Amino acid sequence: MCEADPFAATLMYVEMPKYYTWNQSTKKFQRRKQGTPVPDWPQVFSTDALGRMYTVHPRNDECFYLRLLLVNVRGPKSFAHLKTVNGHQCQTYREACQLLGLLENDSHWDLTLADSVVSSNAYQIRTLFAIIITTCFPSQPIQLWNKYKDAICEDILHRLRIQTNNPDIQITDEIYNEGLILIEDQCLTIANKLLIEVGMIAPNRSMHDAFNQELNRELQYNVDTLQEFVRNNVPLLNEQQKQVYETLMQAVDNNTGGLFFLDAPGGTGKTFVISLILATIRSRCDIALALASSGIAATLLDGGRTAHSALKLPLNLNTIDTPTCNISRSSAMGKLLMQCKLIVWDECTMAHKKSLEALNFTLKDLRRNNNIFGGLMILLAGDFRQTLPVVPRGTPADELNACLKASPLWNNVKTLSLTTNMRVQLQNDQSAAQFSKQLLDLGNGKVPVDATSGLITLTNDFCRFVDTQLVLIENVFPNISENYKNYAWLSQRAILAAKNNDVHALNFTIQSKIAGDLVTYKSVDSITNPDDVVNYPTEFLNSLEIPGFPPHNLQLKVGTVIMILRNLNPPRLCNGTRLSVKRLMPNLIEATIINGKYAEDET
Ligand SMILES: Nc1ncnc2c1ncn2[C@@H]1O[C@H](COP(=O)(O)OP(=O)(O)OP(=O)(O)O)[C@@H](O)[C@H]1O
Repeated sequence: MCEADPFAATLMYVEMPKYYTWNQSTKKFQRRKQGTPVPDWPQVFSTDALGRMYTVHPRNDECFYLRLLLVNVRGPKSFAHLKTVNGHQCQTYREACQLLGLLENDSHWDLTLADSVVSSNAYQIRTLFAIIITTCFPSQPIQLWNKYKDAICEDILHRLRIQTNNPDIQITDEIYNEGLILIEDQCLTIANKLLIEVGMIAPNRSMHDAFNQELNRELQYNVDTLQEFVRNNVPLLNEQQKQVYETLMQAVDNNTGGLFFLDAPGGTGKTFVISLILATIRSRCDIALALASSGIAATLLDGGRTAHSALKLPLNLNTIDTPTCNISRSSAMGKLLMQCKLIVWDECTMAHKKSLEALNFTLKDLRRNNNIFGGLMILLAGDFRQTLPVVPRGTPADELNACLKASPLWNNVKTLSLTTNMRVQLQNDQSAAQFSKQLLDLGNGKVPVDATSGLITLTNDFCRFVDTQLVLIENVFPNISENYKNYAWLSQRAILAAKNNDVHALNFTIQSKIAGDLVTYKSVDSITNPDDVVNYPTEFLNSLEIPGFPPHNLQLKVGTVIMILRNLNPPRLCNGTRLSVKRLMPNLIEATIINGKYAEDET
């Protein structure tokens, strides 16, 4: 069929019934004579008929892989054609699936590392290796290490050659060991796991050293740089900020502990003041822990980490009555919390009240002190007008109940406020001032709600309304075909949409304005229980658009803006980090970070 009919050659097997009917007597497909005309294809009509293929159990292996090829390869002309990948005719359908990257196995990770060896430096390869072994679960990580350890340790060898002024030094077991230690440190940061826990060989280091990483990390700041930062920025504080800074620093100096809340709507300099407080404490060689409820908020603070991973909070906070943090007195985090002078928790308004209660219990226990938070000073920051904690399948009442204000701890809070919008003041922009006020009114519930519909009406001057997506794109991304190379320009604009369909349409249109070829990346979706495979065929899994997952068919160009969807390597690569694609390889995407503290870093 695909040989004879050029339109059929553009289709996949399952799409055939949409455009063709099966003629029983001639035993051939023939084009539909009615339906919606297909643009650019005269005499071709489409209907909404659905194609269904028999499911096959993977134990029936070649049949299973043939079916997998039929739902992925367009216009196959013969069985031999289905088995041919990049000009190479495979012996089996399984091999063809393998070469097309449709099966999940270690070869993905092998090829990914092989791509990175060609294009990346040793630090980047090491980070990639740490991410692969902690988040992708390859079955033979040691084999991968043995294959790529020379590339992973290349910078260590280079450093030794320079230090000793001896270009003839060859790679040794000590160098590999140092490489393993560096990878282990990254695994501890990413997933709090030792190498031995992810199926790798353990480096030769004392456990004390491995576990003290967390403590060392909080003490490694450059005191001179921090002192200079404080000297330069304290004079910039406005009156309100100065008062907040002084009150908080006095509380730190008095060492009396307490719970403070910095109530600051967006743009009032909350991050600015917090960074200054953190720097002041750290410049005295004391410990100040910077936490945030989301990875992306953590990237804005120096040394910022997500509260969940740093405090080892349980995942099911909702269902536990009195949760505690999984931190013992002898652990590095335990020691850190005992020595710490201040914990800052940004975007705390998104946190579940029980996470703060868990911290309270844990600190009392660790510090052997029955005062609130074990006598440690806690600074919460955020804005209750923004997103509250998300309670899966919960009602608005559940959300309010999960909110920090519903916790008995809130009775002890001392509130400090910032109200001057510094973005507006610094730019002296009247329209920005008006917009900021309108946003505050909205957040404070001052915009009237229509009693019948329960909706609010935005005033015509709330912002500029446009009629179509195209006009919106033109306004937000003018001349994108040229401007996409300017990272600072890109970092300041984004279009948000509530539905995936709109997001896909917007991405498609914006991407089509950038010159260059599209490269397709397909996900490998499989069922963990093989007995369920017939109930959940691969193409069904591929069709699912699950929140927080990339689409099955990801199409990218060099210059496209992408966003990381999980905390891969915090604080550099978090859920929400935006990057611009720099290079597209078959198994690896090289990109440059465009926002946050690590902007312009390549990854
Ligand atoms: N006193 C100041 N002097 C100079 N610049 C300031 C001052 N306070 C804040 N800024 C600048 O104003 C901008 C907004 O401040 P910042 O990001 O700290 O606000 P924020 O309250 O954290 O906002 P958001 O919640 O939206 O992140 C930043 O660019 C910051 O550097």
